[in-house]
Amino acid sequence: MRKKGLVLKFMSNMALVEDIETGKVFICKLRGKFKEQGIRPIVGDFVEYRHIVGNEGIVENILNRKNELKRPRVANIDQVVIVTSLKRPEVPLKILDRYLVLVENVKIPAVIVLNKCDLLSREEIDVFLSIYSKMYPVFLVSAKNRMGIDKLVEVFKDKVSTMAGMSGVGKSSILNAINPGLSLKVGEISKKLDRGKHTTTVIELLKFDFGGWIADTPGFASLDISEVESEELKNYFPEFSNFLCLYPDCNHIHEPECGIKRAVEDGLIAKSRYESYFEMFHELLEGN
Ligand SMILES: Nc1nc2c(ncn2[C@@H]2O[C@H](COP(=O)(O)OP(=O)(O)OP(=O)(O)O)[C@@H](O)[C@H]2O)c(=O)[nH]1
Ligand SMILES: [Zn+2]
Repeated sequence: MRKKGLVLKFMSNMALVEDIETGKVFICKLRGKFKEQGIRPIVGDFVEYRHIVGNEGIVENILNRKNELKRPRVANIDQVVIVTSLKRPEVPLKILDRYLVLVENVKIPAVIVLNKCDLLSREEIDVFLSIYSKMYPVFLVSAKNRMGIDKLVEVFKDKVSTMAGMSGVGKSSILNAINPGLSLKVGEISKKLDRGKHTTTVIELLKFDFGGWIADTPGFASLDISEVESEELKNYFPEFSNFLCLYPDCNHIHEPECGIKRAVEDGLIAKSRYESYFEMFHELLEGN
């Protein structure tokens, strides 16, 4: 009987597949046809598999992917959780805006987590919220004080997520706060699969105790936007869609009667967001 499973890990023609209904994990070989066709499942793939014996099975079919992230290579992501901080380290808003553009470019929903709120004043938090909370879900968190952690559990529950964010913003601390010992839950089966192999570059979906999965490697580490089309960039700033320009194809740079530039002057679009757009637009033009 064919059953549906989720690929947690893939190595040398073996897939670690979690049964969708029972949560049991199986080591699965691949049908020969995959090799012939040059197809391989990737982490996050939903597959049909057949149980053979014990914890062994065989992958029969790979189901269509709804999306696919390149680095790390993961399929069927429900959301990218971008973690940032305004102190220790002070991550510039334009870095957050780059992450947001990269996530918009792959058409996956973005969630923003502002961590280290214990280091911020109410005013600093309010300024941040005034810029981002209309466009994206923003969660105020302190992994240190466990502030906002219960709400984050709801965000991650039953979804396939990846995290993104600069080094030191507290990604590991957050995962540890929402699910202590998460990274140690790799399990015996996975270890068997790894035996004698170099495992450092292999990514894996980790399962939360409360349900849901997270890629063990953060995405968008390079912050490289060169794959974004310069003409598309403006569509990746959701707040721009509220304003009209004289020219429908306006790039909001030098054109007359630009609704976006007017909105920035009127304080309806955050200056920092427009500056991020302006900078990225020119970066993309120069790259072409
Ligand atoms: N004040 C404060 N410090 C925090 C908080 N969360 C994490 N930290 C500290 O920030 C430092 C970095 O946290 P990590 O969880 O390692 O950050 P990371 O994003 O996983 O970093 P990389 O592994 O380099 O990508 C650690 O010293 C944490 O103790 C917080 O909410 N408040
Ligand atoms: Zn315009």
